[in-house]
Amino acid sequence: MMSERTGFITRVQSFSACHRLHSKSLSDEENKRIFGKCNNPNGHGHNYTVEVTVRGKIDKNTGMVMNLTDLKEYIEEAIMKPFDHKNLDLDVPYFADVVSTTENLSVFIWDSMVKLLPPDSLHEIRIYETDKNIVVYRGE
Ligand SMILES: Nc1nc2c(c(=O)[nH]1)N=C([C@H](O)[C@H](O)COP(=O)(O)OP(=O)(O)OP(=O)(O)O)CN2
Ligand SMILES: [Zn+2]
Repeated sequence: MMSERTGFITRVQSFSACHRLHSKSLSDEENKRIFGKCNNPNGHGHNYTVEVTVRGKIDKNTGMVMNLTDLKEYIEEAIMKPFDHKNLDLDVPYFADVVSTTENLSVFIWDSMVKLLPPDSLHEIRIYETDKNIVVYRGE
């Protein structure tokens, strides 16, 4: 009997949000020096694209690692509802004291998704903040 193979599935979801790179633990001068134009009090926006990748056995009966429709619902819950068309720094309590970098966003999304997915199945969160700025987080 052939053992079940292991596969990786990814669901891609885009959302729009604005933010400002600012750290309460730094002075105004340090914030300006470190974050530059991204520290502008007016804030700025991104059309983020998030790729959520799940790893698991390909079920011999369903042929699925998991139903992508379920993954879509989890992403709606963990990403779209809290972030889409929001100000990350003002509308998301987590970012009241955490700088809304894409690295920190990837950690937050990981921690939210891991609660919704089967144990040990979340493989990677990949976020495109711009076409050129990409962050990957794998739970380390
Ligand atoms: N390590 C990180 N560095 C930066 C982040 C981040 O999340 N992690 N974010 C930003 C800003 O949010 C900014 O909006 C993106 O910076 P930038 O590269 O300047 O983007 P632009 O599209 O304006 O410029 P390009 O030259 O076209 O990339 C900054 N740093
Ligand atoms: Zn930005």
